[in-house]
Amino acid sequence: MTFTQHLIHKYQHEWRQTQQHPFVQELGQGTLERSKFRFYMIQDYLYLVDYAKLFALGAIKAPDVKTMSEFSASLSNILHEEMGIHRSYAARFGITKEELEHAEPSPITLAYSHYMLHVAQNGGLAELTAALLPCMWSYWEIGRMLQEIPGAVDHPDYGEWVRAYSSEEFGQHAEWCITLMDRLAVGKSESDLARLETIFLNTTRYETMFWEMAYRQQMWL
Ligand SMILES: Cc1ncc(C[n+]2csc(CCO)c2C)c(N)n1
Repeated sequence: MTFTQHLIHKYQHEWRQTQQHPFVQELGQGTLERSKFRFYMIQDYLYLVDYAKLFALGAIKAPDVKTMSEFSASLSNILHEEMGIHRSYAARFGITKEELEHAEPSPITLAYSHYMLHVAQNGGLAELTAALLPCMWSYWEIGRMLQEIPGAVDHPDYGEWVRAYSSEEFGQHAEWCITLMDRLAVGKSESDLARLETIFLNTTRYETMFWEMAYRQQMWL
């Protein structure tokens, strides 16, 4: 069993929660309230700004030029492709540029993105990769799951989102991250692996908390 297979097996309960959350299910069914998706888009944009910095730190920590250029390409992809989805949704949902630029992150958004940045700044490349893996991997799982729901890819509001995260191109990104994690785990001590597991568990939990926060449109209690 590879290290990443071990991770989703060990934390299968938490892993499934990311995919079974009502926000995700209703997004796929096309029944999600627009105001919930609007809230999500704004918070996700703020999250992505910090998330992108993780890839810049990955380029710094990369052990070779090939890995460095992969992190650099991903950084560019997030800034231009992934945030492009947000900008297109912003236009469609009446979110102005000013609203996006001046929006306040919720405590969950702050906690999640700052936790990842903390891990990335204080650990090595394996820790950084463990922190970002649930984000990449769970979205790919969700994209592929929702793609199977009749009408989901053609939904006027949410179809673009489903198409983006179920695409072949995005799948390659997610697989790159999974393979990198497995490669970096080789030869690690038991205690190092245990630390990587904990980081993966924490950011997997944060993924579900992020859906929950958006579902409740919760800035605060
Ligand atoms: C809370 C939250 N978690 C994960 C993603 C997905 N995501 C963000 S950046 C990226 C990599 C793109 O190359 C992916 C898959 C998101 N948007 N928001």
